[in-house]
This record gives sequence, C-alpha cells and structure tokens, in this order.
Amino acid sequence: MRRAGTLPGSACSLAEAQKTCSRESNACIFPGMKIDTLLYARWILPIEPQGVLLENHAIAIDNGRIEAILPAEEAAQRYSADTIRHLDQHILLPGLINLHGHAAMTLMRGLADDLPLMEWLQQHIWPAEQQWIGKEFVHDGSLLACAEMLRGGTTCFNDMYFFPEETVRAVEQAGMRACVGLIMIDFPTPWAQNPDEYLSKGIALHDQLRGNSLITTAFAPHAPYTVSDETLQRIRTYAEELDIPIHMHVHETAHEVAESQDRDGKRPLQRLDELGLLNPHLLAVHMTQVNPDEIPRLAEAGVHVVHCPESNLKLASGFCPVHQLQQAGINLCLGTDGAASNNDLDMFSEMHSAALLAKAVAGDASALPAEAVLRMATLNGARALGLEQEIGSLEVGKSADLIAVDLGALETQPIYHPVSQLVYAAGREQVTDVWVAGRQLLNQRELTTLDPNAVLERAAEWQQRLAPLD
Ligand SMILES: CSC[C@H]1O[C@@H](n2cnc3c(O)ncnc32)[C@H](O)[C@@H]1O
Ligand SMILES: [Zn+2]
Repeated sequence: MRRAGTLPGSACSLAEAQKTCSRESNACIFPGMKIDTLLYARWILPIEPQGVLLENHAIAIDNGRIEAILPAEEAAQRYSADTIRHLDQHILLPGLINLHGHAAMTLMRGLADDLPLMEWLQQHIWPAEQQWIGKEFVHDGSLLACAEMLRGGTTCFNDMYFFPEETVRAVEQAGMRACVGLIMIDFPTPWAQNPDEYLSKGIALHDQLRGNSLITTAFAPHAPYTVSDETLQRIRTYAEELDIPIHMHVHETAHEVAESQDRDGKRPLQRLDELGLLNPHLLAVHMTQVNPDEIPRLAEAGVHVVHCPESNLKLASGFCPVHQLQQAGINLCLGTDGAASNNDLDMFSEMHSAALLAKAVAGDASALPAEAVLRMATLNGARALGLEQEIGSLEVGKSADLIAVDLGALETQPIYHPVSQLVYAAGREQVTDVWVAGRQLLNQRELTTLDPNAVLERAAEWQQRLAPLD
C-alpha cells in the first residue's frame, strides 16, 4: 500500500492545480477559494488508484462533486468552505454500494427464519407478500431500509421489489442513490397481473426517472425458474435498447439447477446463454452453483456476479466460488439481499463475512484480502450499475458520495493497517458521517433527512398487522 501524497493535487503549481481541479479557470491558485465543504481526515482511502492510502489529506467538495484531494496543509491555504470538518481519527472512503436487496422486506425481518430458500419463499414470504404488499407497505419498508443503510455507510443500493415507485419515493425522501428494479415474475401479484402489465409498468417508471441524477433503473426478472423464455427475450431486447442492467437471482441453490435440468434438460446458465442473456448487462445474483467450465464463459461474456454471503449462509443455499471467479477476471460485487433472509442490511458485516468465507471456500488464507472486498463493495458495484464515471471511488470530478468511519474506538485499536481494520474489525456503528452528491445525510450519526421515530412507528404498526404479538 502506497501512502501519502500520491494523488494529483499534492503540489500547488498551476499545472498541478489544473489537473486537480474540476474548474476550468486557474482559480485554484488563489488562496481562499470558496467551496461548499472541506473534509480533513486522518486517512483517505480513494479505492482508485488501487493500493493508495492517503494520510493527513483533505477532500474539497463543491457543487456536489469532488473538487480536489490534497494534503491538509495545502487545503488550508487553498480553500475556505461553508462547512469544515476535522476528522482526526477517521478514514474517508467512497459510500458503500449494496448490489442486491429488496428494501421493503425490512418489514419482514425475522418473520420466517431457519428455513431453506424454497420453503421460506413458498410457504412464508410469498403468501405474506400476496396478503400485505401495497404502496404503503413498500414505502414504509423502504424508508426503514434507507435509514438502516445510511447509518451503516451505504449510499447506493440496487433493489428488486414490487411497487418500485414507492421505493423511489422513499429514496428521494432519504436523499440516497439507488437503482430500482423493473420487476418481472410469472405470477399475478398486487403489483401486476401478467408479463405485459409488469413490463409496461416498468418501462413507464423508467421513462419517469429519465434525467434523475440519483435514481436509475434495471430490469429485474426474479429468477430463471419464475420467468419464461419469451419474457426473458423481451427483457434482453429492451435492456439493450435502453442500455440498462438486468438484475436477476441466478443459480442460487442446487435445487434450482436440478429442477431446471429435469424440466429443460439444461442448467439455468445454459438456458440464459441460449436466450442471449449472458452479456455485460447481466448482474447474476448469488451464483452458489457454478461449474469450473462455466467460469470462462461468464468471464468472456462480461457477466457481473453479485455475492450475497450472509443470505446464502442463512438459507443454506451454498457457497459462491469468489476466489475462482475473481481469478478469471469476473467483476464481483457485494449485496446483503433482503432483511428477511440476512437479517440486516449491513455492508460492513457483509464485507467481513465475504472475506472470511472466501478463504474457507478456497482453502487459501490469501483469498479475498481486505482491499479486494472493499473494492467489491464500492467501485465494482458502480461498474456493474454503469455508474463507474460517477461513483465508487474518490476521484476528482466524481460525485461526492462518501463516508467517514471513526477508527478511534477501542474495538479498532491499535491501527497497523486502517484497511484491515475496516474489514476485519470495524462495525457499521463506527460510520459517523455520510454524504451523497455532497449533501450530508448522516451527521455524527444523526440522520438529517429522515425522522427515525416516524420510521420506527410505522415499522411497529406493520409488525402488529403482519404478526400481532400477544
Ligand atoms: C420480484 S420482487 C422480488 C421477489 O424476490 C423474493 N426474494 C427475496 N429474497 C430472495 C432470494 O434470496 N431468492 C429468491 N427470491 C427472493 C421476494 O420475496 C420477492 O417476492
Ligand atoms: Zn434476493
């Protein structure tokens, strides 16, 4: 790991200033340039360039974007700001990106535990969804999810759930960033009755969100076992036309693969390949059942794999071979899945679990080191969502989506390697501050956009409705 002063911006010559600053004029060379926010931090982990950790640097933020990253002394000379923070025992890093979840399912947290996937879905979750989901449910559950994610350092999430316009409403209230799923499942639900209705509602939402700087869309066919060939082909065509991702549960369990072999005489991945879905639009979630001969095909096709270690462990779904996938050059991302199968939306514990599990599965203690898992939880996720130019790393010109983590707590002392502390020792409660597009959404652990008491009240009401306590 290289340290200190390796990013542009460490010297204040005009040439450097022009490289460092996003503004076109040479205004940066005048001391005291006015910006919105100046964050001094003990450490900054930009993620890109890889291997860089800056010490005693500052991030200048203006108009929602990263204006400069530079040594603290230079920042003090160069900028004045409306908001200045001294984060003396903190590390600043990009906001975490949760690449798979069902936000509204926070309201089903703990409703049905200790069951395998299909029993959990068919006997508990789907019947509860048929009875309870609606606009209010999805809005309230999504708001609870946004509050939980923000307090845990997640600034962006990729979602798949019914009534996605209500998830959008919650995300807008929270001020977060999200990619909402245009869902598809081959049975009628309170959201839509048939594939045509699912598709037309999804495309209408996509049209409505055009130009939204924080919320994007992806097609979200539920899984190979719940969506027909015909519908998958339509989705492939639309995804290419609109240039948006396809977010899907794939090869989650051995049962899914065996059933597909019985029904179609082929594994789901082969079926998806024949339908033309193995391409860089596809975000294949779970992937616990992967044959060695499928890996080169996934790599060649540019498929992104979303690893959800805790949900896979809890549902006993299996183990995703992350080390092998990574060695093949596949873009690996990280997701929590919904709170009904995890049972939290904690990307810190997800990183911890991913790093440990990868070593056990590969039988190799060097598999998935801390820096690699942080990249999965940030830049790789941004890449899968087509947002690599905007978020995922702290780079000049990118959106100021970042978090501060206090490493001063006794749980993360002493500090030999801050990056190791983040993955192997820190907890989400050490996230103190969160910004999305330069706007502060968590300030010293206080949510700035959401009222936690109101969110809690609604969650308690839903719990009464779903399963009244005696
Ligand atoms: C079409 S909306 C999403 C749909 O997916 C269900 N779901 C939640 N978690 C999982 C999982 O791990 N595998 C498969 N399906 C899952 C959720 O309850 C909704 O019905
Ligand atoms: Zn899921």
